[in-house]
Amino acid sequence: MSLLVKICGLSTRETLETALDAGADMVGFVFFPPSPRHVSLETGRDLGRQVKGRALKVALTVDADDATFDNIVDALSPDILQLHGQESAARLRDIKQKFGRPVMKAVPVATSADLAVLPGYAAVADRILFDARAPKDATRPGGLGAAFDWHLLEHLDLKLPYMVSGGLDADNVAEALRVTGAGGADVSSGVESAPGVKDPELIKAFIRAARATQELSVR
Ligand SMILES: O=C(O)c1ccccc1N[C@@H]1O[C@H](COP(=O)(O)O)[C@@H](O)[C@H]1O
Repeated sequence: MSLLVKICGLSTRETLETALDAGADMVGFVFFPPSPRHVSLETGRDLGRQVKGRALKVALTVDADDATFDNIVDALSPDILQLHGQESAARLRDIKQKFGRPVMKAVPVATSADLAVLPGYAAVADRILFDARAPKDATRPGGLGAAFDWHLLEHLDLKLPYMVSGGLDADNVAEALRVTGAGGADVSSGVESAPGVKDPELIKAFIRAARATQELSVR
């Protein structure tokens, strides 16, 4: 399967267009008010319309309730729900059943003990997204530009597609993909000039760098 590149935290028409033009497979929209990338339902609806099937639309939420999902599904019509909070496997099952969308569960990683949750999620999630565990006092559980030790995933045996994220940028994405064996890479801070401000040149450079790893592996 070909490598998936996700650009997350898009909030303007211009930077969304850059990501789509540059060939992003997934574009992510953050529905989490404490985040500098949070988009309103109205903006999500507008950006969602702009995608027009050129990439998969991902709605990022953190421990959202059913009413919030109802509103997001109505506004964005996401292809994937990214669950970036402490949602249990039972809650994943419930969300899938109620909203009929594939779910990508973010798993925070700091030590090998963090991987113990995988068997529970593997039975219900459609995809896993490994991200750096946020510090206890962080205002959000991700999007902090921090990486984790990718070697923790080196011998992973997961019968589910997975992506890597956390502190990625154009300079380190190739190494992150090589070490983790992930089928995709997800970035937010690494393509920004300031928190929440996406930089078109950094978006293009990230997608180019990730795609270059794909060319290497088919040779
Ligand atoms: O981007 C955010 O603000 C955010 C808020 C809450 C949960 C997750 C968030 N972002 C996701 O975190 C990872 C890593 O981001 P970064 O590249 O290190 O900035 C990525 O999946 C973002 O989509």
